[in-house]
Amino acid sequence: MTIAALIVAAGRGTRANSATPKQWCDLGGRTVADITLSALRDTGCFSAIVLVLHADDMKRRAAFEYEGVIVAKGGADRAESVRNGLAALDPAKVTKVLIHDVARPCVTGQIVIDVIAALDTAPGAAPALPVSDALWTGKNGRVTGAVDRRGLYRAQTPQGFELAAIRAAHAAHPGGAADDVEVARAAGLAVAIVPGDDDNLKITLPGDFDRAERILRARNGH
Ligand SMILES: Nc1ccn([C@@H]2O[C@H](COP(=O)(O)OP(=O)(O)OP(=O)(O)O)[C@@H](O)[C@H]2O)c(=O)n1
Ligand SMILES: C[C@](O)(CO)[C@H](O)COP(=O)(O)O
Repeated sequence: MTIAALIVAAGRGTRANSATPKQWCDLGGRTVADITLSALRDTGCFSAIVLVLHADDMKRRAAFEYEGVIVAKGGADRAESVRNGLAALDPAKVTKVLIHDVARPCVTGQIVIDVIAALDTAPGAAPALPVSDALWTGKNGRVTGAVDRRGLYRAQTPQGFELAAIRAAHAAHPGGAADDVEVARAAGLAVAIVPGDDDNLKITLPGDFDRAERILRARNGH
């Protein structure tokens, strides 16, 4: 069984409101992308790593390829970037793939191990956290209703799949899915839920950089 990691890094990070796309921003002296890549590589779980880059970032590909990373070109949305990354993997060599957001540099080895282990029980597996707050609907600054939180989860990545299954699922999907689990479920694939980690945040908004840096510093004993 050979497992690949696919890191989607072709977004522009518009919500982070940074002149530099968030994956190239600095966290404690390293870029978000380098931290995320190291976090996955250091698990020792992957026989191949694909990094999907925006066309404007292809000037960076040589440095990653020098490190043995396979670089693919991103698409107009996350799903297309995933498809392009999957196409860069050889199904004769890779049986399973974990698809991860470059914007989640605080991912832990334990989550990676848990997702891989859960793939022995289902063709898909992904980390998530149960919703622990009350949920409302709202409009124009007013609460319009309450939503039952029971059975709701906050999805994280890496999301793992049998490679052939997720490739077929993406090929059949009309597009617009929020994540690869949605694509997998649309194709009828069972997806196991593994424990997520509140520290496995997705850097999305400006304040997320400081939080991620605090998490990483605390982990490194600083
Ligand atoms: N066309 C795209 C869009 C997103 N992503 C990746 O998908 C992940 C999750 O997307 P998100 O957090 O929304 O990143 P951005 O699209 O960059 O952020 P924004 O929506 O704020 O522009 C990120 O690692 C991002 O790089 C991608 O590879 N290709
Ligand atoms: C894939 C994901 O991180 C799972 O929570 C999330 O769907 C990405 O959402 P975004 O709007 O593309 O950041």
